Amino acid sequence: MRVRLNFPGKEVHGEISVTGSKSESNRLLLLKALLQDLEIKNLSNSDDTRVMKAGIEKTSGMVDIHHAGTAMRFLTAYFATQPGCDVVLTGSARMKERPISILVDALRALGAAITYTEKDGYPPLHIKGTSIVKHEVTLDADVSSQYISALLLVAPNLENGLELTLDGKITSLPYIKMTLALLEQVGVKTDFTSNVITIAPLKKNETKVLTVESDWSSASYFYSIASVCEQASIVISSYKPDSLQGDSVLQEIYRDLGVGSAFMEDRLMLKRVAETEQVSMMKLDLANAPDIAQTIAVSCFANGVGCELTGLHTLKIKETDRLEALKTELTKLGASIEVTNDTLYLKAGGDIRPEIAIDTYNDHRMAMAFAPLALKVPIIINDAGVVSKSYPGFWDDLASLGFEVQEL
Ligand SMILES: O=C(O)C1=C[C@@H](OP(=O)(O)O)[C@@H](O)[C@H](O)C1
Ligand SMILES: C=C(OP(=O)(O)O)C(=O)O
Repeated sequence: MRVRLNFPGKEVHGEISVTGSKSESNRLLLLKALLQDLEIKNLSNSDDTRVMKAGIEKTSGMVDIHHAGTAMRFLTAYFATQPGCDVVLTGSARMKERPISILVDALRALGAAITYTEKDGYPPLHIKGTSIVKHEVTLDADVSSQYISALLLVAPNLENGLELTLDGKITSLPYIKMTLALLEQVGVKTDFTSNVITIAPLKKNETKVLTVESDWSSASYFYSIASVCEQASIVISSYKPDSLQGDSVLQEIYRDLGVGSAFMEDRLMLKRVAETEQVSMMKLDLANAPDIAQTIAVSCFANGVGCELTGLHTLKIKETDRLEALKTELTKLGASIEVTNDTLYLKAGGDIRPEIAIDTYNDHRMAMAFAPLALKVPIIINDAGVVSKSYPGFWDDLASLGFEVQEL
């Protein structure tokens, strides 16, 4: 699907109900499989959660999780620690390029039986589930927090729990904290002191009902829209001020681009008025919130604001090399942009070329991050269906805000 986006009006007003966080959903699905008595409300309707749900029900044969990083990492740990499971866990062509040896090495050190069926260090994996009795392991923490969350999530089910030592600078830390918070919510004892995380085994748990908060990474596109439009009021739900999601830092970040946030119970009002000042340069370290880097870079470009984004080293191993993809597509639109392995620098100002076709590289966030530019110029998004990885209803929601979304 290829779409042309245009915005005929001058103001954006509307109300959107955003699907559940895919990060919280995929963690809770794993905990439900391990601990049984768990009812999950507001589960994400994303492809990534769909494949996680289908995958976790399997005990043998091929399990294909397509593009879902969390499902790949979480299910690796799950199958490896379930005696009797014998599966080949695979994914999309891109998933076969996303490294997994840090997690596999840690699981093997604990006694797991995992082999690579194609290239060493990358999916697919042949996993034979075993009972794990060892409980101490060390792993590198600077490549992906998902390896750590995967181990933490299965830890209460291990004979002796887990003591995990994290080596190096911890990346995407809020996602580790989210994992620990959800473990605590289902009754697991956890401790995170200095660089050591300890998880106690859980033998018995009570029935719990947990409600997934809506996805903050998805909220970023509405923050971006509000920042680009000089008169905007967009209400998004269901959110809470004490979020487990690190991307809730959007509330602070977008204040500098003129967007105010106010809670009305579980609804969040994003407001922008023309008189609100915007900074001329955004300097941000996004090591704790990598998924909103694309949104912020495009917001800055659309607003003529410069930016210097650091802490982006994980972007190269996500759905695509997001730094190269941003550079290529923003350059097509007329931006002056430089990237390194972990930084992005965008020069302030400049015109935006109309009717440019944006390539999305199988990356949902490329499609959604560029969409707000339609408030400035008509824009074409190639392979627009990619949004279903995290936000299947995105184009319908955009249309409900007054965007013309025309299928070409
Ligand atoms: O644990 C999670 O739910 C996630 C962790 C982050 O990945 P990294 O830890 O690989 O940066 C994030 O980018 C991803 O979208 C979701
Ligand atoms: C990086 C992402 O997902 P994952 O790593 O889980 O595929 C994302 O949703 O931006």
